[in-house]
Amino acid sequence: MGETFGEQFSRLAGLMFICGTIQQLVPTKLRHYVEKLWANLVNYFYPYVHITFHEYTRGMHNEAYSCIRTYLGSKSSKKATRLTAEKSVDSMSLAISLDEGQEIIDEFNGVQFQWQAYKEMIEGTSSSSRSGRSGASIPLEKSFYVLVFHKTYREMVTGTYLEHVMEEGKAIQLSNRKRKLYTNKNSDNWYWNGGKWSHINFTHPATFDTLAMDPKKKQEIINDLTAFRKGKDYYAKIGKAWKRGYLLHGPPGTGKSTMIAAIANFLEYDIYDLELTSVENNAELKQLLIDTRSKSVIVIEDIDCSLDLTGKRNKKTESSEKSEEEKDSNSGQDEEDKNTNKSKVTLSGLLNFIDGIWSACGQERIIIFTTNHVDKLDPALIRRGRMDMHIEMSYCKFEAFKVLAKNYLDIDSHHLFEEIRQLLEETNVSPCDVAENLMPKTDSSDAEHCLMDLIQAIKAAKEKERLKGDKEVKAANKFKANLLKRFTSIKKSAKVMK
Ligand SMILES: Nc1ncnc2c1ncn2[C@@H]1O[C@H](COP(=O)(O)OP(=O)(O)OP(=O)(O)O)[C@@H](O)[C@H]1O
Ligand SMILES: [Mg+2]
Repeated sequence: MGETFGEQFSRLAGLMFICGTIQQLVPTKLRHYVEKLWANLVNYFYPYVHITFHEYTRGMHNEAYSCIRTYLGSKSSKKATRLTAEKSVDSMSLAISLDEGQEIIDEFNGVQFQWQAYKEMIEGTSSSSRSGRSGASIPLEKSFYVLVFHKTYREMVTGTYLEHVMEEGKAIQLSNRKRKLYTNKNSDNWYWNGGKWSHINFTHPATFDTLAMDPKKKQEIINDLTAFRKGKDYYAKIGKAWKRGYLLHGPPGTGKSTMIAAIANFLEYDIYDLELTSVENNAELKQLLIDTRSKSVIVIEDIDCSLDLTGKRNKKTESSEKSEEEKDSNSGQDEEDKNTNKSKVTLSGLLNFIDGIWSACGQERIIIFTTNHVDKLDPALIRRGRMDMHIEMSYCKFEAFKVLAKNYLDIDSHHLFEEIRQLLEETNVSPCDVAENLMPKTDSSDAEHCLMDLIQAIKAAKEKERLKGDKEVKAANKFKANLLKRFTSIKKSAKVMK
């Protein structure tokens, strides 16, 4: 193709123009005959195929058009000489695209494909009644791309090339878009207020680099997420929905919420923060799930506090031989919940949310639960396959401290590090408390000041732990003494009775 292709194309276009002019001068019958002959001639000698992609088809926006536009934009910014640029509210960067009348050659698997951008004005009719000119003729802009290729590559185009263009265009669009943090609305507001979820732009700065935790554990999580992201074909092969569950557990302030932000930033996904307490029943839960998009992280924070799900499944199993899923439709239970005016989402409703048949509608999703009390959760909820990876976020140890020191003070080493290492080995302090102490309190605070503050804070926490321990030992001793006293008195009275 290349120059030869361009020359051939313009020669044929010239010929077509001359023939078109001749055709207008001859009678209709003869013209039809000439047209037919011409079409056959062109088919015989012209070996190229044209495919047109319109911006709108049957009044609807054509998704293929916008994917092609983005794809060609990324190619043409390096090759074409005339481009257009625009910025939408949903996009983080300027969208560059091929300007009208421009063409570029794209190479795929060693084959060249020509793309041309066109715009034309057509006459449309206004349906607006605001101006009182309903039905008036207005000029409309019609944009389209034409793909030109040699007919020998027809199969390649329909088989792999167009798929490649669509996928790459979509991927660029996704990485350029502003990501969103969604929260579920109360169902009373679903239908008059545009959808079931409200959203704001998601701009949390947390990344795995700034997350303080054991480096080995962190790498494991990164590897798991990377495998998941690339796993489309693998999940399809094993017949599993393309989703993965993570359970984050640990004491307050150990970075569970921060980890969620880091995961979403790493995968470039949106976040759906599901507030279970404002979901009225299992049916609503299902509808919320269906209304989420692919490439998203669905989060239920503090799952143990969200609903009374703990142990419910076990209790029910004892009281009846019905399966959990059957009990879900138990109207008696529903009635009871209605009376107590509580959310009727049940454990089985939640299990269906995670791995029921509906959960597979819309792929590439991560589901994350967080809790401070993993031992309180029903084993069914967190078994592998539902929550595939259990991640314990623990108190701050030296490796995690080093990450925080780098983040907050921009230092890799300091003579006080050794003392801090020893103190952290002996005391339980959350990364949140460590981070708080590493923040400079005044303009003149330097690294030394902050580290000294931290040492004082850890020592105070250590003393508190010791006092608490002493108090507990004292209470235990008192309890033991009381028990012994009672036992001796019982023994005495038994002797008297004898
Ligand atoms: N592992 C960590 N790495 C980096 N920063 C952390 C970490 N843990 C806590 N922080 C800091 O402490 C703050 C609180 O952490 P975060 O909200 O993630 O804790 P959490 O485990 O979700 O707590 P809770 O159980 O109370 O919800 C964060 O804003 C962050 O600045
Ligand atoms: Mg949290």
